[in-house]
Amino acid sequence: MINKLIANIKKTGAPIVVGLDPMLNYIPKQIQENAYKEFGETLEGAAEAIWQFNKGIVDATYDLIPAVKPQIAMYEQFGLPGLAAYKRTIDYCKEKNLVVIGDIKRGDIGSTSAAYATAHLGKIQIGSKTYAPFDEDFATVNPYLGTDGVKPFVDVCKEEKKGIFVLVKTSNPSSGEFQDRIAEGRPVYEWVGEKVAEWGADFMGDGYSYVGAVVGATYPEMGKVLRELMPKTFILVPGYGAQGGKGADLVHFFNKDGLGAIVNSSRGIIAAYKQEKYAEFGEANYADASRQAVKDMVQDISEALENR
Ligand SMILES: O=C(O)c1cc(=O)[nH]c(=O)n1[C@@H]1O[C@H](COP(=O)(O)O)[C@@H](O)[C@H]1O
Repeated sequence: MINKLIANIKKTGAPIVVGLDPMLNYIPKQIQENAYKEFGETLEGAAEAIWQFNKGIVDATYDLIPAVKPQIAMYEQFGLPGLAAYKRTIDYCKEKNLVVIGDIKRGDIGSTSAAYATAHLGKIQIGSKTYAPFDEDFATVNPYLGTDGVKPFVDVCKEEKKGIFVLVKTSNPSSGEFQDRIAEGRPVYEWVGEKVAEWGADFMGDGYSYVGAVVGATYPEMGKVLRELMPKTFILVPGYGAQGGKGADLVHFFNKDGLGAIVNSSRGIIAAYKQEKYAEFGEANYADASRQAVKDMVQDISEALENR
C-alpha cells in the first residue's frame, strides 16, 4: 500500500490527504432535511446525511487527490449507523482508487491490538469463511503501550501489504506535556521516532517503509529533526489549515525527492464553503468549494517546496 500511496501522489502531484471528518454542523441543511425525511431525526438519518455529504466531497475531489483519512470518532458519535457510514465511505473511496487511511488511533496490550489490527487491516475467519471487516489501507496507531502494542499491527500489515502511521509528535497544543519530556537526554518524541524507523526497517516498499509516522504541521522544527531521524519513514502531517499549519511550515517534512510526507486537512477542505474565502460558492455548492480548497492547498504546498 505504501507503493500505491506513492504512485497516487506522483500521479496527482498532490502530497495531500482529505480528512473526511463530518460533523452535522458542516452538512448543508438540504442534505440533512432529505436524510431526515427518509430516516427521521435519528442516528440513521444523521448517518445518511454524513454519507451523502462525504459522497459529494469525494465525487468533487477524487481526481485531484491520492488519499482520504476518515476519522472514526466522527462516525462513532452516531453509533452503529455511523459506523456503517464509515464503512460505506471506505468502500466508496476505494472504488475511486483512493488510498484510505483509517484514523482510528488504536493501541493496547498485544492480544487486544491484534484484534484491532484484524478489524481494520486484516481478515477474520468465521467457520469456513473469511471476512475483511473494515478493510482500510492504513490505520493510525498509538504507540504508548510500547512494542508489543504495535507489533500486532505490523504483523497484519506484513500479511496484507498494508501500512500504519504511528503517532510520534501530535499537532495539538498539549502534545508537549508528555511527548516533549526529556528522557535520557532526548525528548520522548525522538525515542518514539527512532522506534518507528526500527519497527519499519525490514518492511519497505518504493524506498519507504510501510510503517509511517504522524508528526503535526504545527511543530515544524520538530518535524525537521524527525525527518532526519527517520529518512525512510513516510510522515502523515495533520494540522494544516484549521489548526494553523501553512505550506511554508511543511517543507522540512519532505525529503529531497519531494516525497516522504503527506499533509492532511479535514475542516479546511470539507467545510471550506463556511470560510470567507470560499463564501461565493454557497452552501448548495459545498463540494465545489472543497475542490477549490484542495487546489489551493496543493498550490500552497507546491510553491513552498519549489522555494525551499
Ligand atoms: O492522527 C491524526 O490524523 C492526527 C494526529 C494529530 O497529531 N493531530 C490531528 O489533528 N490528527 C487528526 O487530523 C485531523 C485534523 O483535522 P483538521 O484540524 O480539521 O484539519 C483530525 O482527524 C485529527 O484527529
